[in-house]
Amino acid sequence: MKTILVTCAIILKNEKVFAFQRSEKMKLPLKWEFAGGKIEPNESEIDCIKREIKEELNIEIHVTQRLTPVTHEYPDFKIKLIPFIAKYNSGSLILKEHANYVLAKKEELLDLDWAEADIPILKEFLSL
Ligand SMILES: Nc1nc2c([nH]c(=O)n2[C@H]2C[C@H](O)[C@@H](COP(=O)(O)OP(=O)(O)OP(=O)(O)O)O2)c(=O)[nH]1
Repeated sequence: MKTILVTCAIILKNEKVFAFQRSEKMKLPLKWEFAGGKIEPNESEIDCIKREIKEELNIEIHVTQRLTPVTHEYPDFKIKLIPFIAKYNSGSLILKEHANYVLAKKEELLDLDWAEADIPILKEFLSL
């Protein structure tokens, strides 16, 4: 099965963390995730995450750290999810694709129903 390369960002604002709920119409409907998306041909990981965040959320971020990528096989596709920690920089948040979002305390994040591939990423983040 072909592996899709996807970046995602753990975006921090004043010690809190943004999480986003996928819409009913997307794959993995209503699961929670860190916003991001597929890397385009000839695009760097960092360019990808900045572009996706601008497109999906209308905000600019400052990337500070790359965490450990996670390869995960869902029943019908396989992804390599490349996580970054980032700080909210500017812009007002507009949800262009997601159903909902929270700006949560770190310890509240585990209560959400996450996409499976995000679980190891969340655990690494919480252990930092
Ligand atoms: N953006 C993002 N995608 C994630 C995460 N966790 C996870 O399993 N995924 C999956 C869901 C999607 O199938 C794929 C990301 O692609 P995308 O966000 O550009 O995809 P999409 O919903 O437009 O999907 P598609 O219908 O075009 O395939 O990776 C995550 O934290 N962030």
